[in-house]
Amino acid sequence: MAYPSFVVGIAGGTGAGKTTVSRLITQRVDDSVTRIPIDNYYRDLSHLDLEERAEVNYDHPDAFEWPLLREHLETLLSGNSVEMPQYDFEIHNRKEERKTVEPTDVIVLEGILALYDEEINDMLDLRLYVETDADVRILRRIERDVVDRGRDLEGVIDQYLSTVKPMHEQFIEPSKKHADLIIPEGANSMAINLLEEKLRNEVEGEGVRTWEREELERELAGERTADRDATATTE
Ligand SMILES: Nc1ncnc2c1ncn2[C@@H]1O[C@H](COP(=O)(O)OP(=O)(O)O)[C@@H](O)[C@H]1O
Ligand SMILES: O=c1ccn([C@@H]2O[C@H](COP(=O)(O)O)[C@@H](O)[C@H]2O)c(=O)[nH]1
Repeated sequence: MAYPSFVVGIAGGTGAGKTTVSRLITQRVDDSVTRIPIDNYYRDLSHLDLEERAEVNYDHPDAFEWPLLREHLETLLSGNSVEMPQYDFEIHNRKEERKTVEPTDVIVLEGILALYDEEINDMLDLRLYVETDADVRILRRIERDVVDRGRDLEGVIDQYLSTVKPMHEQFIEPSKKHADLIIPEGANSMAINLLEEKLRNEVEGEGVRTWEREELERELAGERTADRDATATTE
């Protein structure tokens, strides 16, 4: 059983390159990294028919099941596996099946609102925001949604103007203030190489989470001060 020692959050607008960045770093560091797409935690909308589901605002925080995501992250951090839901973008709903996810040294949490929820933010050791111009993002999204997600051009444009763009401005872009680092353009090779190095260090390191390390350092600093005080009084 592994206890994850490092959790990375990767947020950014649709089409920014979050999935590409997280896939690349996950593949490079191999079995020691687990990728959790927040899209898998879109609420189960089986009570609605397909037409109704197509009208839902998927860029508002209320579209996600935050308690389940928090619970799963906490479970993984405590060294236990979870049954992660799977999402089907073509039918705007969760799939029937779930996937068993085992805890690994590093966890990468990725999605438009990865830096939105305060409790989730507290569980992250490194917060990244992938920033790409809106015109590039919409062009990428049109291509992806038509090719991979079964949409037509008119539908992608309507959705972008009615919900995707306004929600980006209201919730996603403002979450950038929580980021430790901004990655321009998505898969830029320098950023990927640096992240790979960082994650390798975490995997090969002592496996102590950042906050625990800070606590340890504070304790050690306190002990050193106490030692100095004791030496001074005996002199
Ligand atoms: N730096 C980049 N240059 C060119 N294309 C990129 C870059 N980063 C990502 N892409 C492409 O942009 C599209 C959207 O990327 P994706 O990672 O799915 O975005 P997101 O997960 O943020 O929605 C994909 O087709 C991907 O291959
Ligand atoms: O059923 C759904 C669920 C989500 N979406 C859109 O997906 C993007 C988030 O995915 P990215 O990979 O980050 O682009 C979000 O903007 C939603 O609008 C959807 O269309 N249908």
